[in-house]
Amino acid sequence: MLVKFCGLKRIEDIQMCNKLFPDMIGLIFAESPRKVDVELAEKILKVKGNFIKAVGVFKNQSVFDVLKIAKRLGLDFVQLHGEEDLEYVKFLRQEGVSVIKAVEISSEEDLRKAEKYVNLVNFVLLDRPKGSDLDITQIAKLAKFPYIIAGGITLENLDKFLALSPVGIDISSGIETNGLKDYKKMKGIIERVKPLRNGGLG
Ligand SMILES: O=C(O)c1ccccc1NCC(=O)[C@H](O)[C@H](O)COP(=O)(O)O
Repeated sequence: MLVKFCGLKRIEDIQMCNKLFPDMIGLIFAESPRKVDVELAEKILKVKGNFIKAVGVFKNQSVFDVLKIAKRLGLDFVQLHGEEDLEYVKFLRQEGVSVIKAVEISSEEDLRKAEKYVNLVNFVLLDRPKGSDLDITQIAKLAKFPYIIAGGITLENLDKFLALSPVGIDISSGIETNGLKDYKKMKGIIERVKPLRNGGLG
């Protein structure tokens, strides 16, 4: 079980992660209150332990900008949250970039959309539509391919997401208090999934 903490934007967020060993951390380059610029990302990534993989999160941005940022920062993955099509993803893969394709699901039809990326990307991530409080576990459990799950995961509701046996979990708002990453909440998640974690990403 992989653990990804997303939306980190302060040096102290990374220092907390260095103590907790999530498999991946996500820095957001899309429009968001959690957005970081490349200069801040550079500073943040200098502090990150090598055992944690760095993910850059993008949404409908120019593929050339995504590639440039991925190369400059040495990102381990880019995570694409918008309408990036198969050609867009193929281009990045040909350039040697590892890709997580996020697909918002609100119906079974969206699972078919997600499935198209399975053989092309490193991970498919199933998420709930941004701004909704939809419980996507009922739809996700119909998926016949491996996926990372996200979408409002908290320590309180974690069990129903783990019951799906996903490849990983991805959490952002559920590890925040008043909009800032919260060490106690992150630690709670890490301790809860400890028995389910294996070799990680190596
Ligand atoms: O977090 C944002 O504001 C954001 C904006 C644009 C694209 C992606 C964004 N977030 C991605 C994530 O934080 C996670 O991959 C995922 O959606 C889980 O978030 P949460 O439901 O808050 O745990």
